[in-house]
Amino acid sequence: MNDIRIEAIQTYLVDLPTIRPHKLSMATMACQTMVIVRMRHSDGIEGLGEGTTIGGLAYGPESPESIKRNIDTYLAPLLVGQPSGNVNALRARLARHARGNCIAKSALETALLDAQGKRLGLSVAELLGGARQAHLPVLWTLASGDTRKDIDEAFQRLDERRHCDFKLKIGANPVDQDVRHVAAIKEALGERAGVRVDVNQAWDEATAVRGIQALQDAGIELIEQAIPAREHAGLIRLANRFNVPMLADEAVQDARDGLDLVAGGFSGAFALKIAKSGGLFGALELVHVAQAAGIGLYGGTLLEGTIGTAASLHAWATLPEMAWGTEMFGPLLLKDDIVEKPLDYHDFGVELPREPGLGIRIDEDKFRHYSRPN
Ligand SMILES: O=C(O)C[C@H]1C=CC(=O)O1
Ligand SMILES: [Mn+2]
Repeated sequence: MNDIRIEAIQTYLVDLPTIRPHKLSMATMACQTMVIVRMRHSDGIEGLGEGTTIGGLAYGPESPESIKRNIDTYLAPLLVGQPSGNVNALRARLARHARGNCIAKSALETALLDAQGKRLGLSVAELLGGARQAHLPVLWTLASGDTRKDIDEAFQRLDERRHCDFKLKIGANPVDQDVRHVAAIKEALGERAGVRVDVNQAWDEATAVRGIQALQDAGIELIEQAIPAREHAGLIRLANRFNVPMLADEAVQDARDGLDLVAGGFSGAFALKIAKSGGLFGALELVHVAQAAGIGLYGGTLLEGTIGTAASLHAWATLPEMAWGTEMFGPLLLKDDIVEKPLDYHDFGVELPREPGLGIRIDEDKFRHYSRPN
């Protein structure tokens, strides 16, 4: 087993249209661009990975093109020729020779775990010690930019029994307009659904105090990343000021950020994302800090497609039920897919794939159709 090596790593930019415009405070998406990693091993096994972000460079310091370029130029050469099976050793090798590039590293770690699982006949969740949840709750993000459309979409998702909790994207409009938008949706949904918001860093602290007070009065259950990521002290002040809990997302990339926030007196919740933590292991390290500190957990997405979403689900499945559920709806935002069998979304959640590795196979025709020429 130890003589099996990583033979080749290919990366592809894959563009899939969204079902509707998806409007966040920092970008509006009409298409999602995924970086798909196909990693071939000397025993013939192929590992799949995905590195995806939002709106080019609008969300963070990596873009689809930089993820692909940096894997091809710097990260893949660190892995090709190395023994396939020791994921921890390969993670350490990447960390030693390459700074940052967490989404790129997450895609590569996913491909290593997918291959190792296929090799051993184990799902990624089993590789990580076993799944405690086989069906994970999934909320939906309302982000059409139109209050009436969002209300109609929410009732449709409720009637389909696909989602019963909703996250609203705000921050692009004046705070009073945002609050009216959110209050109208919460008013329409009443007790049929939980409603939370994600400001994606758009407010300063004074605006956040005003906005959060109004949102708390409107019965909103969670406030995600109201102010800029690096303003940890401000987020801690907001957490201590309001009853409605704060969800740290861009502010908490990894366990070190988690420790800083907890040491500073933060209470509330952490959004987990394999992309921001450099992979599944990094996200689970943040989980351990949160659990030690009594901080709530939320399974977050960077709007990955099926491969990245499956990877996240295998990690979240190894945890006890998370206080705030998950938002692993990425594939549902896309008009089409590049896999043979989509994830099974039903009863307000999604089934964890059970087959070895990620449990996902590429549909080669769809993959060719949506991939940019290399
Ligand atoms: O939450 C984010 O920051 C990013 C992502 C998650 C859901 C969504 O619509 O955007
Ligand atoms: Mn967020």
